[in-house]
Formats: sequence, structure tokens, C-alpha cells
Amino acid sequence: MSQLEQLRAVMGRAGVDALWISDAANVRYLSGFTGGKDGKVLVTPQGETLYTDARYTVQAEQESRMPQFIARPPATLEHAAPGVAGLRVGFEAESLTVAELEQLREFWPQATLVGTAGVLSELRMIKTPAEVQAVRDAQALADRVFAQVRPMIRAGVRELDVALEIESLLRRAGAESAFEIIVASGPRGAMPHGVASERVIEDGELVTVDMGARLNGYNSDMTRTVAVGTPSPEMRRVYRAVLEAEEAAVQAVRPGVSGAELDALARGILTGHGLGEAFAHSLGHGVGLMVHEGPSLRGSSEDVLRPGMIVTVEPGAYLPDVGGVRIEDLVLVTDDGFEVLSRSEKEVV
Ligand SMILES: CSCC[C@H](N)C(=O)N1CCC[C@H]1C(=O)N[C@@H](C)C(=O)O
Repeated sequence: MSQLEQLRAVMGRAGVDALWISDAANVRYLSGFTGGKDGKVLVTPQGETLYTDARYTVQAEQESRMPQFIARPPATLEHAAPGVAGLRVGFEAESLTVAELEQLREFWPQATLVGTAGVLSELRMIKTPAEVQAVRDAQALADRVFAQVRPMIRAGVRELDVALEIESLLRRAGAESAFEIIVASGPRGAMPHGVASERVIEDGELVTVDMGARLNGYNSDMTRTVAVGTPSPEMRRVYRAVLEAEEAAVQAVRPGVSGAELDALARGILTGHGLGEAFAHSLGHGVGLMVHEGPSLRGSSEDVLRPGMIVTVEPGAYLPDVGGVRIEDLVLVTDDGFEVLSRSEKEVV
């Protein structure tokens, strides 16, 4: 089944006849168009159209797998109006602004507008072979860059300079950083999202580096915590506990296991080491066109792993004013288990 056929089946289950797609990643996923928020897709029982404006005429022709209509709103909405009259039209409640919804109401008076959530994320969770290759390529690049940068993570170097080097190597390789690079040294390691600061790394510290490459639209995500000199016995103990939790959770990845079960497994191990409270976020998430997408590996998640999903496994422990550790791998769910896509070495601390 093509992506559009699958989407129409999901739309049927969601109780809508047509879908107005405004989320940039979803627009790209369905049409191939990379113009971000300047593209919209309308899927009706009759067909599908990419709407974008004249700045993108050539780009849309080159990229789009579906017919295009080039205009700006409200001309785009006027063009679509006859095709949606009398239909229940879903819109993406998480990405459409209130102003845009008002405009749909004004120009599609004969449509019944229905807010939807996650219609496309159900499809995007399972990667096609081409998508798996794209994420694999992004991660392979990230691994190469990390290997190049690892020697510069030493006492006397600013976190910012480590991040700039990663960013520069990614850009030179034709990619970009998937998100603001996290380089959190010493006590800053207690911040799970401690993006690189001007802090100078000191001897005896752990440094958490969380980085990803975005290559051809697809992302990677990986964290390594590295030692500069010899960290304190307490932080070495924390490192080993996080590593144990991470490796156990990766080994448990397979079709049929739920995100909640994996989260509980890692959390249980950290709790056994007295670090349950210190694990301040979920175990992981899906990765693809977005760094954070489904499935979710958190306690409240109902997602169950299936072959073709790509998830992170990233337990951490964060001790305010002391430091922190996170170790993260990018993992493909295979027919009978898992494949770890991130290959960067994990240090023995
Ligand atoms: C801003 S992108 C951060 C990428 C990173 N690898 C990541 O996903 N992190 C860092 C620590 C927590 C985790 C995260 O943000 N998890 C989300 C899904 C959560 O809500 O737990």
C-alpha cells in the first residue's frame, strides 16, 4: 500500500473524508516538498494537491510527487473549496494556528471542520526502507563527526567550541545539526538539555555530548558521556549504573514490547542503584523527519514497538550541583529484535 493509500485508511478510522495537512514534516512526508510551513497538502477522496506559492514553483515541480497548485491563501482555499463542500475535513489541531482555522471556516463554509491529532504520526512511526537508510546515513555521519571531535574534549576547552566544531563538521559534510547541540560538563551535566555554554571543561569531569545530524531531511540522535581525566568515584558509579540501564533496555528492544515496558526496565535498574528520582525524563522517542516523533518510550505511552520503527534509548541520571550522565543509542526495531545504528564507542569510566 502506498503512503497515500495507508493515509486514506487511517483517515477513514479517524472519521474524516478529507485532510488539510499543515505540519511541515507531514507535508514533506506525503508530497516530498521541502518548503516547510509554506506548503500545505489537501487529501480528498478525489485526489491530493500540494499548495504553495510562486517562490516555490520550480522547487515544487522538482520535489513534489503530487499535483501542485501555486498561489497564496486565500486563493489556495478558494481553489480547494468546491472539492471539500459537504465533506468532513480534518485539520491538524497541533499545527494549524487559530487564525488559519478561522480562514478555513470562512472559505470552506460548506465543509465540516474536524480537529485531528496524530493521523500521520501513526504512519510515520514505521519507516520505509528508504527512510531507514536515510536515518542510517545521518547517524553514520554523526558517528564520524563524534570520532573527529572526541580528542578535543579535554580540560581547558569551552563547551561552546566543542559544539561549534561538531556543527562545522556537519555543515561541511552537507548536513546540519538536528538540534541545538548539548555539551554539558561537570555540574552542568545535571541539566538534561544543557546546551553548550561558555563554560571551560575541567580535569576530572564528565562531559555529556548529545548530538544529531540532519541529512536529506532525516535526523539522527545520540548521546555519549565522556570522562576528562578521572572523575570522582560517585560519578563513575552513576556512569556505570546508567550504562547498565541503557544496555539492558537496548537488549530488550523487539517487536511487541511496549514503550512503557522499556521505560520501566531502565527505570527499575536505576532505582536499584538509588537513582530512580535522578532519571528525570522518558527513556526515548522515535526519530525520523523530526528528532522527536512517535513512538514514545515513556511510562504513560501506549505505543508498542513494530519492525521498521527507529527509537532512541537514552536513560540518564542528573544530580543537581554535582553532575549528570546520559547514554543514548539510536536503535532500529527489526523483525526479530533490534539493530543499534549508533556506533560511537562508549567509554569505560
Ligand atoms: C532538543 S532535542 C534533544 C535530543 C535528546 N537526545 C533528547 O531527546 N533528550 C535529551 C534528554 C531528554 C530527551 C528528551 O528531550 N526527551 C523527551 C522526549 C521527553 O519528554 O522526555
